[in-house]
Amino acid sequence: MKPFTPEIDWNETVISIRGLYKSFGENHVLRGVDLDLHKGENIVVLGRSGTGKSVLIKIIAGLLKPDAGTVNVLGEEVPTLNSRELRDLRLKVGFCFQHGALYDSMTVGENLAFPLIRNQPSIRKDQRDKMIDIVLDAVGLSQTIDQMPSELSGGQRKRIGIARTLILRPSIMLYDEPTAGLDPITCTEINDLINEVQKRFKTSSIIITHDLTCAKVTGDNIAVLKEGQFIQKGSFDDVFRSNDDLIKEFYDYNFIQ
Ligand SMILES: Nc1ncnc2c1ncn2[C@@H]1O[C@H](COP(=O)(O)OP(=O)(O)OP(=O)(O)O)[C@@H](O)[C@H]1O
Repeated sequence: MKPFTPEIDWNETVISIRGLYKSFGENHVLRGVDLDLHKGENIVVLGRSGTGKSVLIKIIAGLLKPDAGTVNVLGEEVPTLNSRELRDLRLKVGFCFQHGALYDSMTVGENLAFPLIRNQPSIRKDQRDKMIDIVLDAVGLSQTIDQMPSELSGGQRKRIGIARTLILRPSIMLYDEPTAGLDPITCTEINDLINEVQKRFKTSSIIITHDLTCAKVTGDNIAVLKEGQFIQKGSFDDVFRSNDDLIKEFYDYNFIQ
């Protein structure tokens, strides 16, 4: 299990969700979700495919509107924000997409410069270069600055995707399936990086996954989503002491380190 994280401030909530509902037609995906993310905490949202994990983090990032419920992120009620306010909020809430979402026609350095040029155009080039150096060093890939994304391995692309999200210095990171499609050794490296980012950049994170090793290594707390609601919340050991059939099923098809 992940060691105790002393940096978490249990008195400060950076995301607070109450009574969240979201349906697509007759598909009732989220049916009364409550969640608190504390400052400095990593919460892993576990759930089988199609249970609504991505829908949840898209609602948090303001990419989807909920049908009912409150979604408070860094003091802002997300569903009520206009597009300019949402843009401002998204600078503080970094979304790490499953496939890194890099631009294939740009070098790694250009990919990292892009969000800065678009969102903070007043930053001088030398400052920008320094910021790029810092995030590349943080993900351990300084040597790739002039490479094209096509020259990188799957794990390296994920790392650069994380660096690109980090470059705007968000206080919250949303990781969408960070270890999907990677071999076990690369998964371990990404899990370690998520914990390193938490410490070094003092981020609070929601990590959605169905990878139990990722949950065990990166989650200060775990929340298990089933049929639109959290059926278990707590430390990895607390959650997996449960007799719930779904929890047992997870054990059956996951490799635990
Ligand atoms: N924009 C949309 N329009 C219609 N249905 C959607 C939309 N987005 C998601 N859904 C549906 O919501 C349900 C939950 O999808 P979601 O992507 O959140 O699942 P998930 O738990 O992240 O699964 P996976 O682990 O496979 O990524 C699915 O049935 C999906 O088809």
